[in-house]
Amino acid sequence: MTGFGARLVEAVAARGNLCAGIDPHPGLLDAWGLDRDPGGLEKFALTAVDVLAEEVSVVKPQSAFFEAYGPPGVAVLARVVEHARDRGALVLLDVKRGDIGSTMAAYTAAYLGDAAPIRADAITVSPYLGFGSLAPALGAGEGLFVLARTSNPEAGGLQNALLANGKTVAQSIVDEAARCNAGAASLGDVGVVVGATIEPGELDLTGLNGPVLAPGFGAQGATVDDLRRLFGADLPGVLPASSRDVLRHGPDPVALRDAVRRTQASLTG
Ligand SMILES: O=c1ccn([C@@H]2O[C@H](COP(=O)(O)O)[C@@H](O)[C@H]2O)c(=O)[nH]1
Repeated sequence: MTGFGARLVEAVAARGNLCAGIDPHPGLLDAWGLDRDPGGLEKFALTAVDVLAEEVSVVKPQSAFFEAYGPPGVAVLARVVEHARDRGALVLLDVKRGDIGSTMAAYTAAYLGDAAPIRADAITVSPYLGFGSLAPALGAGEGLFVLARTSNPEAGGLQNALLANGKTVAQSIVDEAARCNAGAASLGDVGVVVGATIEPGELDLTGLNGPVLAPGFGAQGATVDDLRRLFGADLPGVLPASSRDVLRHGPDPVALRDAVRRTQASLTG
């Protein structure tokens, strides 16, 4: 099977680089006139995915908002992931998993590969048990987005801390990801998460040869200009991610479609 990086390059060429988040915040369910229960969750998420998964290259369901409803919520998540893939989008499941090697193998079996019960194309992972603990998920052609420099204001103290080798924690994660992607023909399978809200110059991404998920665009305040300042004019390999700023235009599918198209256009304009 073609690796995730190559599939992503193809998808972005066809549909652009916006990553649309499916984040069923309780407040958004209220705004859409839906109940805060598994039925409301399902209506919200399937309406969103029906529209967004036909427009963008990557959709990113936020697992936490589904897990919050217990097993019925996880069942909805499984349907959302399948539905999105059927509509031609790649699914990046935002689950931020990471554990000792043997447990990481179980997370990999849960979400990646054809036998996975919730089969995503890529997942977000946390490297804070050591980058090497992610080994069970590496090398199988599946997509991983490793948290490097996240968009939240609390992150800088830890992620910009200097290691004994003089690099920041975040830079060393980027460099480990780059090692995994070395020699990949188009784009490697191992991406990093770098918030669109961080300061330009904090990280050197030039050797990554992999995708960059850039959340923080939209509701968290980062703009297209911020994205360009951080990642360069053409945003090569960068997936700006927006959830609330698009979803607030629902539940009308036409308004939702217009909003996602406007956001896509803003990235190329
Ligand atoms: O550094 C990170 C990593 C992940 N996220 C996730 O992205 C979305 C952002 O939602 P918005 O509504 O566009 O703010 C959410 O699921 C986060 O968990 C992030 O924001 N920052």
